Amino acid sequence: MTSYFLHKSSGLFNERIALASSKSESNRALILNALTGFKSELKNLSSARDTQTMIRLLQSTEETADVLDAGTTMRFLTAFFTATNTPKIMTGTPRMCERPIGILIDALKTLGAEIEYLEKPGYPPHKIHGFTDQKTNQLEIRGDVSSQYISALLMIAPTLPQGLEIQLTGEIGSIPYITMTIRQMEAFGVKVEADWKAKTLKVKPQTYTPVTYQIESDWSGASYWYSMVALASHPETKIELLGLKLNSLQGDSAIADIMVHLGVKSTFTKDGVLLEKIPAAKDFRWNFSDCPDLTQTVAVILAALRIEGELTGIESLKIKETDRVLALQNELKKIGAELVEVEKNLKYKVTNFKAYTEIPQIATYDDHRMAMAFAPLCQLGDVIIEEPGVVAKSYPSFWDDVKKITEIK
Ligand SMILES: O=C(O)C1=C[C@@H](OP(=O)(O)O)[C@@H](O)[C@H](O)C1
Ligand SMILES: C=C(OP(=O)(O)O)C(=O)O
Repeated sequence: MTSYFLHKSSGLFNERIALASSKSESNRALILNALTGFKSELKNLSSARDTQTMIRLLQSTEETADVLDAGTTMRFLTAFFTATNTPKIMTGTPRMCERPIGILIDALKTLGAEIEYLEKPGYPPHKIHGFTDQKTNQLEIRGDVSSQYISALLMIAPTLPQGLEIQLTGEIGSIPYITMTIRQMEAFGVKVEADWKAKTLKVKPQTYTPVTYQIESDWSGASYWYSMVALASHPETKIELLGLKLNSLQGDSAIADIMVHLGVKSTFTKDGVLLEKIPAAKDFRWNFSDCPDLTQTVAVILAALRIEGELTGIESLKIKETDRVLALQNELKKIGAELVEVEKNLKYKVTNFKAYTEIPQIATYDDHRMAMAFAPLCQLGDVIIEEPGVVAKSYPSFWDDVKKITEIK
């Protein structure tokens, strides 16, 4: 096993960080570009492995597409290869084959596609045989499992001969990711009629227009720098994060609002956003349904600053790169904190703070966000992060950036 030893940071830094660009925006732009016949110009595509995998698989003529551990790549490509009637075997890491895809595949089959599960029904690997005749343009989709199924269907919708009308049912999680999809589709010249009250999404048959499209820096990756500033000991500490916009497509820009309560002020500059320390609140509650990927960052900040916090809207965390609820429960204990389930699946608390003496050695569960969320503990003391290479999924240069503010061995 490899691990990194992060030495305690001095707590005083004034850095400019060029973040990785958003893998969510990149992976949508890549699908939309493919649907323009690869005629668009995409600027600032992410170096994230999830995006590099998408690029590779869109170019590949091989029979099998292995998405590794990239959720969007799996879901978006499954819809894309179906809509373009491209026979493919879709597979991924063992964990990817435990992440459900049945809702998307049922929807594609209802539209008329022929898709076969190769192992366990409802999960990858699966084989897309083809799609010739659209049987219907009406779909009913649950909104409470993953928004990625909905984004995947929306992006192919204008290319379907009859278009598509989606009726969403139940609670809808990760809504900003659906609106990100809609706004990017609009940038490629296509209209979506969204009625959030009626929970309907309607797309008529339309043609995508090739465009020049600029991808923004990654707000999810920005969250770890908010955490570094929040936990830093010196009041003059500052970080400027480059390439972020106030008017972002990314729901994870909510980190700027969240951190007003947890000790960081954001000021937009001509190049990005400047983070500075301010006093933190004594308690905290937040619903993460719109920004599930921020949960780990915030849970670690609460534990590190000993702020009692109530977290809701985190149901989807159990089916991500790992069961993130369980992973947090295990690892927060190493810094004398607990993540307690107070209402089954609905409400959690970061609480029961105790002193700890050992240098925390954090397991990362093949989950980039476990490594990056716990790294800011270097502001409190030494910390060991196991399997640090996991960050490559979304932010390959993360450790190079961390080296600007602390020593890593
Ligand atoms: O569409 C996207 O780009 C994403 C949607 C979210 O997933 P869910 O919709 O499954 O919550 C998020 O967690 C993931 O990192 C990226
Ligand atoms: C959940 C994530 O990604 P995906 O679902 O695309 O694998 C993530 O990046 O935190």
